[in-house]
Amino acid sequence: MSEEIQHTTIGTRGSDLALVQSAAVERALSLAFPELRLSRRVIRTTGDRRTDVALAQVAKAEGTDKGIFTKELEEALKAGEIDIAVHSLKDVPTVLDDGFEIAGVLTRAPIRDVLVTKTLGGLEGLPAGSVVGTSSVRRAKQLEWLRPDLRVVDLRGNVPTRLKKLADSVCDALLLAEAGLVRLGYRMSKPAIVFGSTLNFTPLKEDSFYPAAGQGAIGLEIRKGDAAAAALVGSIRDADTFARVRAEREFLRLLEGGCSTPVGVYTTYDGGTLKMDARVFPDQGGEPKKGSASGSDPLAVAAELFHSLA
Ligand SMILES: NCc1[nH]cc(CCC(=O)O)c1CC(=O)O
Repeated sequence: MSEEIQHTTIGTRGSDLALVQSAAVERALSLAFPELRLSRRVIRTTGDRRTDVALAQVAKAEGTDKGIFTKELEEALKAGEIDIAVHSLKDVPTVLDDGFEIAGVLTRAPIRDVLVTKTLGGLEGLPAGSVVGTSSVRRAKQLEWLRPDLRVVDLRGNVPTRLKKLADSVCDALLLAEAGLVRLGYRMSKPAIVFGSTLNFTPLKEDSFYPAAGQGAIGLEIRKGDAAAAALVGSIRDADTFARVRAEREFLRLLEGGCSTPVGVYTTYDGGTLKMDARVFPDQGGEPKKGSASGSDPLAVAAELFHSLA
């Protein structure tokens, strides 16, 4: 890097979770580059604004085909108002517009989904007819397949908003990402008292309830060709996480799915071999297609898995 003091602006959404994630990126950059001057710019996205319709309908309601949590951040990147956009990677479309790239990811948090309930006993303990809130088609289809006797309802809002809805008995259970809960300070082993209600967390194993592509990963998007930003991101990038999420996102891209496609996927990586397992749920519900592939090249593993399911 050059001798002169560098200044970089980080762009983030304004939710509690987004701000925690942005702080993690800023901390990693400050440790790697003590001289770096950092600022943060909070940007409101379409997904933050449109809470009136179901998440899966927001893009259509806005006349766009993707990126409801990312579009405004990309506009700010393009305008030079920010240099690095911080995203929950699973909210980032698999195909980016020209001029942008995901240059890196931080070390991944746990990838599991978590059932949050007032009752004890996890998923097995939920009585028939219980109402489970989620806005994810993947979670809905997967749950309906595992527990057809439960009722899935669409529930929007950021993590604290949803926890409050459960506390207020708007539903009997929630499905949320462990990554988000942990980053907001919840511990899976410890019930939390939220608005006067005791909430229990039951992580669902990733080989029985399959996570979203990129779940738990913080993605760092820059302007393609911005060498300064690429150098910053490159120095805090986690290579193992990056290999895994490249495979997961490539698989999703090959399926031509967007953020709402009911696809569950999980990868493991031992530094040499990347293994990916997937379940693709039919839109009409029911039994998923199952597949698995492994190899050393993330994109080739994704292609192999895709072709094995075709
Ligand atoms: N679409 C919302 C969203 N985007 C990222 C996370 C959590 C963090 C992550 O999975 O990386 C969440 C909330 C949730 O799914 O519970």
